[in-house]
Amino acid sequence: MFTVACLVLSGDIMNKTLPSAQRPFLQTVADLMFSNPFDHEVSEIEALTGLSLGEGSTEHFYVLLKPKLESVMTTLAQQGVNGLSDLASSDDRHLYMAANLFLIYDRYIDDLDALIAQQIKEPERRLKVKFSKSAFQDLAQLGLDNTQSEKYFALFYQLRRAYLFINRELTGNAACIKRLRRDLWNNVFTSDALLYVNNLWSRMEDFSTLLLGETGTGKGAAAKAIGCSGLIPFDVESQTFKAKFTESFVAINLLEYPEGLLESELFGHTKGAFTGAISQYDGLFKRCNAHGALFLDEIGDINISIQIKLLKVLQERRFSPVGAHDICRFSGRVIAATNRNLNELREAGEFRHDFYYRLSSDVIELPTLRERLEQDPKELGLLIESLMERLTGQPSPAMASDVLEKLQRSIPPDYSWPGNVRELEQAVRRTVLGREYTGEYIPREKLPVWVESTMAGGLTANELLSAYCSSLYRKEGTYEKVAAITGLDRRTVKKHISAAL
Ligand SMILES: Nc1ncnc2c1ncn2[C@@H]1O[C@H](COP(=O)(O)OP(=O)(O)OP(=O)(O)O)[C@@H](O)[C@H]1O
Repeated sequence: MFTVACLVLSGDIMNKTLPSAQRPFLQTVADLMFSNPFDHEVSEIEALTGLSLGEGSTEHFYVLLKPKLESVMTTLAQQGVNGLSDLASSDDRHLYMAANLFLIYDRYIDDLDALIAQQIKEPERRLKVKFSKSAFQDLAQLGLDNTQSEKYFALFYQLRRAYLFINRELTGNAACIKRLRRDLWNNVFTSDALLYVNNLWSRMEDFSTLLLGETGTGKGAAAKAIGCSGLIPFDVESQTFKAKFTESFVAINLLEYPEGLLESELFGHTKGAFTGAISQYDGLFKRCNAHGALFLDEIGDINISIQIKLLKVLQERRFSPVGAHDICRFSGRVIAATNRNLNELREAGEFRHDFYYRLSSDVIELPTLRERLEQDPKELGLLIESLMERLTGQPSPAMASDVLEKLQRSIPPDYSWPGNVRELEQAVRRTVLGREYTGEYIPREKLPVWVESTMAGGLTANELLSAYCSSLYRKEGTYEKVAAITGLDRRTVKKHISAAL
């Protein structure tokens, strides 16, 4: 339950009760206010509330509830209920508070969106939140003290960021992608938002997350959505949030660093710690702020000694820069991702069990594009629309349907999209440039094209390797097998295959 029970102000007269006719609706609002917005279909809300939004509506359910809620609040005010202190029972105060928080949040949604957009435009600027004064007045009028107002104002900002980032970064309508958005929301707020609000919101650091899935399925996008959605406290005096969410997400592709450099990239080093360490260097753990998340991509590719060091940070929250005796604390969250099979790596002794368990407070699997298209064939068109919007900076439905039509003509109907959404992005770009995209799958009759180019001397060595590795990858299905056949190491194989997408 809310902390409203402690809001009883001495000397106040608390003699009112909520009319029983309004209670069921207010209970529904309270339940929805703290539920996962990606968990509800509009039809379900309509059934719960008896309200109607109209067929096919994609509006957020807030829109549906708002007019009725406003009218209920006006009726209550006419009956003398104007704040929490007017109500006698803690149950009534809980319902009244949830309803009002709902309306106050809704009142500032446009301001919050503008603030978020401005921060994205000016990632390094600490922005003054001009509407905070009026929001704090609303919260005080409801009956919240300063500490509680600060808490709920920070929560509003967090709710809105999470909603926008999860919605924007991971578009799609297939059941598996809806489930993904729901899982990501729960990852930020837990499945019990009241528990989160009352107990957990400043203790999420121990909830590390493992994102699994094929290349290009959106693991990086999902990690960014989580990282940008952490709780950031508000400073009333300066009217600013205490950190910028644009600096709350720090990512590293562990494959990009040779072993020797990786440790210092992660933990930093002191001047003179090793030959070439000409000055002190702050590693990523130090640069990631306490309200954010560090994203460790390709976690399945690091050696045991780095696994042990990372395990120590996860367990003890402490680390030392290379060459230093000082102990630094890390207070952010850790998100890790891989497209490798960690169970196989664990069985082979290449990935430590204790590290795996410490990393996986939450494990989220990203669906492949194949799975998405199987579940909902309209998904391709929807994704192309969203990718076109990203490309052009505005909704471009006509261009998107043109691209869809061309792609449907050029790729086989059962094409498996081995590079997932990243490959689709490239396919869209290529089609926009007026070139045909036939997919990574090369039909038999087209096979000689690159073979011919090779014979004619039309390919560079890198292009040849990319084409060869890609064709092996299609046949063998894993980077490891391609590496074994070509004698290249896995990183090089992956680099060549990615270059071909
Ligand atoms: N559901 C989605 N909706 C919109 N864009 C998406 C979606 N999934 C992935 N993308 C886009 O596809 C591209 C590749 O995604 P991302 O880099 O997150 O994949 P990944 O799984 O981390 O790949 P890798 O394992 O190769 O690092 C990004 O530009 C991302 O924004």
